[in-house]
Amino acid sequence: MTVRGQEYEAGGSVIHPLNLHMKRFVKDLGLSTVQGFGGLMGVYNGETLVFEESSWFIINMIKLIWHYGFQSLRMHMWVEDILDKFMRIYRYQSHDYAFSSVEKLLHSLGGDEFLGMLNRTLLETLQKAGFSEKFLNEIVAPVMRVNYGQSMNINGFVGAVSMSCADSGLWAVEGGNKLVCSGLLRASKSNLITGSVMYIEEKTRTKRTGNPTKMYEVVYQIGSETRSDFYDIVLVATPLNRKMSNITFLNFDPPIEEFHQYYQHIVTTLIKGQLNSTLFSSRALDKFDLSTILTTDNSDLFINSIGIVSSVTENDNPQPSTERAHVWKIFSQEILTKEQILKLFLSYDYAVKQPWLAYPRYKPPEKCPSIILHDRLYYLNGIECAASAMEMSAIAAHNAALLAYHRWNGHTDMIDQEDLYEKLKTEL
Ligand SMILES: Cc1cc2nc3c(=O)[nH]c(=O)nc-3n(C[C@H](O)[C@H](O)[C@H](O)COP(=O)(O)OP(=O)(O)OC[C@H]3O[C@@H](n4cnc5c(N)ncnc54)[C@H](O)[C@@H]3O)c2cc1C
Ligand SMILES: CC(C)=CCC/C(C)=C/CC/C(C)=C/CSC[C@H](N)C(=O)O
Repeated sequence: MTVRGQEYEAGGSVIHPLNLHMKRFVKDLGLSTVQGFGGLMGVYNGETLVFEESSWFIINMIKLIWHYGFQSLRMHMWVEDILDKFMRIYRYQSHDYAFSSVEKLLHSLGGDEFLGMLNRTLLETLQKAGFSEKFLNEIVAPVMRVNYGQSMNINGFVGAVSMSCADSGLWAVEGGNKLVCSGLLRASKSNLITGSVMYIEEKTRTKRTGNPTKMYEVVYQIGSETRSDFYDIVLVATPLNRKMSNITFLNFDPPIEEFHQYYQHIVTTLIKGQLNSTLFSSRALDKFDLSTILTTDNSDLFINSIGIVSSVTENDNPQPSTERAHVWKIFSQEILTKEQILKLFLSYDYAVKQPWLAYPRYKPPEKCPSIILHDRLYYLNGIECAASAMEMSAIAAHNAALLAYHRWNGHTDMIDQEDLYEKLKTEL
């Protein structure tokens, strides 16, 4: 989003240090990175700040233990254990193995435990693991609200992905994360047609060899013009949802299933102004040093979170400006009214909004959409039902490319292999 000549990430903004596809893309494309903003975070429950970070590591630890015992350490270990298993995907993909469904992919990483996480809420999963109500309400729920705009009733897997954002070392691409997409497109030497796909139809075409062949006709619109092209293989890389991509599949036998995944409505608002810190704390304005405020589920506030942001070119932490006016990024369920903005800010220069149908509305048990929609027609965004993140889309894309290649060439031994982890361990 460009505001007053400066670009800010209004959508996908942070990347985990163990997101190896994104790391490799940035390295191969020669892009630079910026480190995640390291300001102080507080949690507001509608009345008071129930937790506030300290800039001193040791004080932070003492505060966490004082409030929550060793739960935050246990949470760190829980996420680490899941990430450890999740990382197996890079090994499988580097050996060119592919999966024909999101469930099979997850099962190959974490077995029944991962499938169980997909089918249970985060709340159930963490309650079963013995986390306290206080820790869940004051730490976990606010993290789910800032990241996925939802409660702890999301599935356990996306909950773990979301909790991994509490790890240190989050980063972003200098100049904007979109540089990865434009860079990869350029490097692949693809022919990019900037049209909007309207429908896809299976048709029989006679190729130069004289053989009638089944192909896909992709019909798209560029401005007011409608054009079409024929393809052997088609990969759909956008959520199939009438409100988002509106692609119709014509004359397929059997017909392509309809997807009814709801996407969560979220609004990003960027506001440059002076925060009304008294809304959150009775502390004097010049003593208020939080740069991110998360909210609990019962805070009854009209925002999910608010935090200071830097532009995509600022390589350092935002400088405290003399007039104390920062650019703040707010996530809310609805578009903020002027009254609400004036409640949050003592004064402001501008407020720019970007509404999204952001990520699936998670409602376990999750049945993920198929990856193989038809013979040679693949769907990538079903992976978002497990968890939506840039790296998840990169994993889905790599998997779909491998899957299409192996199915085209009849390499059935490279698809849905059981016990891959053990198999590859002994191969070394
Ligand atoms: C507010 C917000 C914050 C987020 N923060 C993070 C974060 O910090 N870190 C992170 O990893 N992830 C984050 N995400 C999630 C991340 O943005 C998504 O997981 C990721 O963008 C999914 O990528 P994708 O390429 O699969 O789909 P998309 O990014 O949805 O891309 C689909 C593309 O298809 C195009 N398209 C749609 N219909 C058609 C059509 N008919 N014809 C042609 N093209 C079409 C769309 O215009 C779009 O460009 C965030 C998302 C939101 C909304
Ligand atoms: C896929 C794995 C293992 C990790 C990815 C972790 C990650 C970076 C998830 C992103 C979650 C998400 C949708 C965040 C949205 S808000 C991000 C940020 N706090 C902001 O203010 O923009």
